[in-house]
Amino acid sequence: MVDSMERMAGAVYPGHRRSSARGACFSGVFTPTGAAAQLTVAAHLQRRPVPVTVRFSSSEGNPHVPDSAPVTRGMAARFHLPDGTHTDLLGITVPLFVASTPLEFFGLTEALRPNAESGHPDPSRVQEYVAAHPHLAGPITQQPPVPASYGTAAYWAIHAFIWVDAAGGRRPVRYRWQPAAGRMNLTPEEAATCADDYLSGELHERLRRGPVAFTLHVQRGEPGDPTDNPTVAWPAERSDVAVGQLELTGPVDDQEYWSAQRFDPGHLTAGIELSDDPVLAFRSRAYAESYRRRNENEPKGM
Ligand code: HEM
Repeated sequence: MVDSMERMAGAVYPGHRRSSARGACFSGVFTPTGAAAQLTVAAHLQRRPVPVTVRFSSSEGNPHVPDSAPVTRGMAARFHLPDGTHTDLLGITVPLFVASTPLEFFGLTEALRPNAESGHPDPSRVQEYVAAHPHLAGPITQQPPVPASYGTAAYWAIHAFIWVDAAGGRRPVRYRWQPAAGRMNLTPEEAATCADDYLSGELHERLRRGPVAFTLHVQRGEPGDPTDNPTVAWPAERSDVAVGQLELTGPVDDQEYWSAQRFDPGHLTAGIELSDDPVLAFRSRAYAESYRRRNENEPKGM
């Protein structure tokens, strides 16, 4: 899978993540509302604030793709828990994933491999892939916004996770970060005038004026809602609960240390479990392999 992601990026970029290569890290505090305390024993969702480190990124494996490209952005949040452990929550700027199994994702990354002559994916190969997988047409044709700021985008964690309460009760949830500043995007004309790395520069500038906040929402699944398919949304009328507020206050002191870290949707904590989604189960292995490659014998920028 990771070989295929390297092919999709058009090259190996030593020292960089094989997806979401360009990014920057920030720190802040997450304060739970208490609304989740009866639903999960997870430490960061009770009543005590916890420190958080966030890495924002653009999804491409090529770190030189400009921020104005209409690709998804990522928000990888690490909650530092009172017992010294941590748990991660990764989100992107569209609500649905483009594949319902790891094998389907592999097929898509292969179809998106750049053509040796043009340097771009061959549109006919992608069309063939979609024609052979019509159930993926909607997710694949989602248009990711080009946000005005990392702080004006919503980020969906996509998969269902299972919350476990003190009595052992289990319930499926799906997370979404909602920006306190509201969602604001750029038109293609506006994006064309931006610096290649405007997203990181803009957030540094915004943070100099004050904290940048997000509310963490969860959608609660009901019996019959699929928990194993990240390409299918739950009905919009499902209850949506605000479970906490994140306030980012500035960049991390040590960018190099934090960008070398491995954020992983499988880094869970007591009170949160993986659902039966096969894509979610698979991801940790790919992240570990990308981490291994970028940290072993790969000076950055080689
Ligand atoms: C089979 C499906 C997927 C595969 C194989 C995959 C693979 C990867 C890999 C290899 C990385 C780089 C990891 C590293 O070097 O630390 C990565 C990063 C990332 N992925 Fe995925 N991914 C998948 C699905 C998803 C989904 C569904 C989401 C949506 C939440 C997502 C969000 C992210 C984000 C936000 C990052 C950047 C993390 C960071 O900043 O450290 N990925 N992915």
